[in-house]
Amino acid sequence: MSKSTSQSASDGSDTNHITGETYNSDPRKKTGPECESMTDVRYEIDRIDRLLVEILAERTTYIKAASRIKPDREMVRDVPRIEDVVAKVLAHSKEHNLPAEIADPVWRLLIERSIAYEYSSYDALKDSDIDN
Ligand SMILES: C=C(O[C@@H]1C=C(C(=O)O)C=C[C@H]1O)C(=O)O
Repeated sequence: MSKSTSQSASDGSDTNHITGETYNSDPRKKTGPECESMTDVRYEIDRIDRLLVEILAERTTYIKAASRIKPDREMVRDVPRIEDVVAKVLAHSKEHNLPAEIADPVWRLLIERSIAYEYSSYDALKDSDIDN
């Protein structure tokens, strides 16, 4: 069990006290079982999607950092690390009742798109290093 790094502020935002990153969230009106209409459901899904965008944007800043830090282009795709990430995500998903049939393909696609972004970012950085 890991210690939470989030604190809820009175404005409804969650601030990570280590990174200072703030995710803005509208208040949750209803849990899944409390929803009675598709308006209820879609309000919550749209709210969650905005949070996911903010979290994925932060994740992607670390992909960019990896492209700056890795010394060789061959290191961009790291297969053992990919399997480590997926195994950790699946274990966490189980604890939170996120079905593996969602988590496994979503993370594998996320990682593949992250690797493609890391290659472009790596190439752009190395190109900008070349003295012409
Ligand atoms: C960020 C990294 O680069 C790649 C991206 C990964 C990811 O999106 O989680 C995992 C493995 C790497 O191939 C890394 O090596 O950790």
